[in-house]
Amino acid sequence: MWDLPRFVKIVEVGPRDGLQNEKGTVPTSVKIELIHKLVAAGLSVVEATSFVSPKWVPQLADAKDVLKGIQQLPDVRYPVLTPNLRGFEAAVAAGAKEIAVFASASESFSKSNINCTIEESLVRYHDVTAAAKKHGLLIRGYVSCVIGCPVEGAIDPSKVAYVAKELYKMGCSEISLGDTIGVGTPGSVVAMLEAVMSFVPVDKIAVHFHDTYGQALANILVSLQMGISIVDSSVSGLGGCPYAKGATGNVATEDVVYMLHGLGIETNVDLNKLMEDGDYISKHLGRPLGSRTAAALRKLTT
Ligand SMILES: CC(C)(COP(=O)([O-])OP(=O)([O-])OC[C@H]1O[C@@H](n2cnc3c(N)ncnc32)[C@H](O)[C@@H]1OP(=O)([O-])[O-])[C@@H](O)C(=O)NCCC(=O)NCCSC(=O)C[C@@](C)(O)CC(=O)[O-]
Repeated sequence: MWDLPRFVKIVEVGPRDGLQNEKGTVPTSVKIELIHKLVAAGLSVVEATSFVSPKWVPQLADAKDVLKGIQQLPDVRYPVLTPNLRGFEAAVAAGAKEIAVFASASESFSKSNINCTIEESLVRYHDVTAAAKKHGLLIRGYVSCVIGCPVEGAIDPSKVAYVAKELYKMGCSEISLGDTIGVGTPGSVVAMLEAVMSFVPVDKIAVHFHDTYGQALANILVSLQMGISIVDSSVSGLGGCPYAKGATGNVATEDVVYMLHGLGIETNVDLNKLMEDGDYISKHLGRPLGSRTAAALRKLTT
């Protein structure tokens, strides 16, 4: 049929991207249990939390306790977001072995999300990534607003390619391209990926789709067709960015796994266990399942 990868690495971002936007307090113990359960379902990369300012993201103010509280397995990665050296140092002190820096392809979003211009953020990340390399830590890089920005509208692919290239040059081993507000369609995603792939090897690129317009799975499929084999997603479709009004959660991990397994692509993820994780966090948050796959399969079994 198509030339698709045989294995896709899923980067589970629910405990960070998913929970950062929650209004009510999610107990630290629930976050820790969720991370353990996601790993038990077979996920080998689980983004654990963010060492950001608690004034900006109060929900993740317990970052240190979450990271110290989880039992880190040797073959599992637990990246944490670090916006500056202060966050980096706190993350290292709490036991981080992988950090993530996050820049934007949109000036307006950069300002509203991390309170600086794109260039200022790159200077800042230069210091953070240099410190990370000194400590022998893995580094993930994010580019946000790769298709559109809530303020500026459509974003030119060349801007995304520029930021991705800079992060790659700094030593990021994976560059995650975030459609923060979920406006992408397969055509705009292909154009953006083509631009980035001129500077970053395809096996270092991850895609990160929010499902605001119901386009995420179609966007993932065209990304796979272009050779991408790393996909970010969030259990039960948790999430939304506090600085991107109206954006919904990430594509649900259960839906991604269902599609990949249907295509004969391996993930090492146990869909049944993953659905139990979705039940667990959805019950805690008091909301219905955010995965279409989990909702459909649950109906068949009840
Ligand atoms: C970058 C800053 C800190 C700049 O924030 P600022 O206000 O410009 O910086 P500041 O240096 O003036 O610090 C403000 C206060 O925060 C403290 N502070 C400063 N740094 C830290 C730190 N690391 N940890 C803890 N505290 C910190 C600092 O000490 C000070 O406290 P005060 O003196 O007022 O009491 C802020 O804008 C921030 O934390 N932003 C993070 C926003 C965020 O996490 N957004 C969501 C993640 S990005 C995302 O979701 C997109 C992504 C990745 O998922 C991909 C996609 O979907 O596209």
